[in-house]
Amino acid sequence: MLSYDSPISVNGQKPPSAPVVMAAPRQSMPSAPRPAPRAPAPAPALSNGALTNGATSTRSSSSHATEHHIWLVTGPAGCGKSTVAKYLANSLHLPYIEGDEFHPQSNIDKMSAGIPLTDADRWDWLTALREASIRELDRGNNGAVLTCSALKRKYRDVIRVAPYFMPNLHLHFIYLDASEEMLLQRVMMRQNHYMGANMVHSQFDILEPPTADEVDVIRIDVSRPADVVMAESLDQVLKTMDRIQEASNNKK
Ligand SMILES: Nc1ncnc2c1ncn2[C@@H]1O[C@H](COP(=O)(O)OP(=O)(O)OP(=O)(O)O)[C@@H](O)[C@H]1O
Ligand SMILES: O=C(O)[C@H](O)[C@@H](O)[C@H](O)[C@H](O)CO
Repeated sequence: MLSYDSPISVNGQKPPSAPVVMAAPRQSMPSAPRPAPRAPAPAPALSNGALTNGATSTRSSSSHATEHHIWLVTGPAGCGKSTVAKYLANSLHLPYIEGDEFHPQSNIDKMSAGIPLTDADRWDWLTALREASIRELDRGNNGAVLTCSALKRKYRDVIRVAPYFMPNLHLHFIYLDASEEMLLQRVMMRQNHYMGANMVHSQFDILEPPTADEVDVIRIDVSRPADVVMAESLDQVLKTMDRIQEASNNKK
């Protein structure tokens, strides 16, 4: 039976003990008609492989980026999603989509009142984020960077449908790995945010950290200072892009 609880395969890897069936979203957000696939877009690195922030890529100056990437920065409240995602988007010259801005007011009201969201509260939000990232590609961008808690496997699977819409699109999760105690401290120090420290436990209560078969996940230990976390995230992203581009070039 098709359901949100049926994990989909990730890059050909079957989830353990589950039939590989696609979980079709019940309600999809309306979306604009999609144009034909675009011509290759330029790589984010400068011609000498250097990025404007000083990081370097192994990408050769003669290669062209034919592959597109959506980077979802994930993890529970306060783990550093916005911090990392903004840095990646700036470094890669990609649009930044702040997932929190896509919550309907009813979700914000619930979280502000200290009431955790349910699966039902999140489905439309997840499909809206998926559609928003596809729209950025339709506008001619080479990819997008999004923040999205994506706490459960089935939430990640909703976003995993995105590459089905476009050839040469690769979806990646950057999972920011932190302990509950650490996030409690960070959220307590934060001012003027609807997500109070009283909500951190509920996030860990339902958290399903990515498993080994989720091969589209880059895991980053965020117990280290923010600048180290950002640099490692960018390094992993660049390596992943290079690996995928090289594989694509070799196919031609
Ligand atoms: N590696 C880090 N070390 C210490 N503090 C950090 C680190 N990363 C982010 N922070 C701080 O932790 C707080 C939460 O960060 P941020 O807003 O990026 O997290 P978030 O996951 O986007 O949160 P939310 O999901 O609640 O919007 C901020 O005050 C930020 O400056
Ligand atoms: O799935 C959820 O419960 C929500 O997305 C939350 O994670 C918050 O929106 C976010 O973390 C802001 O603090």
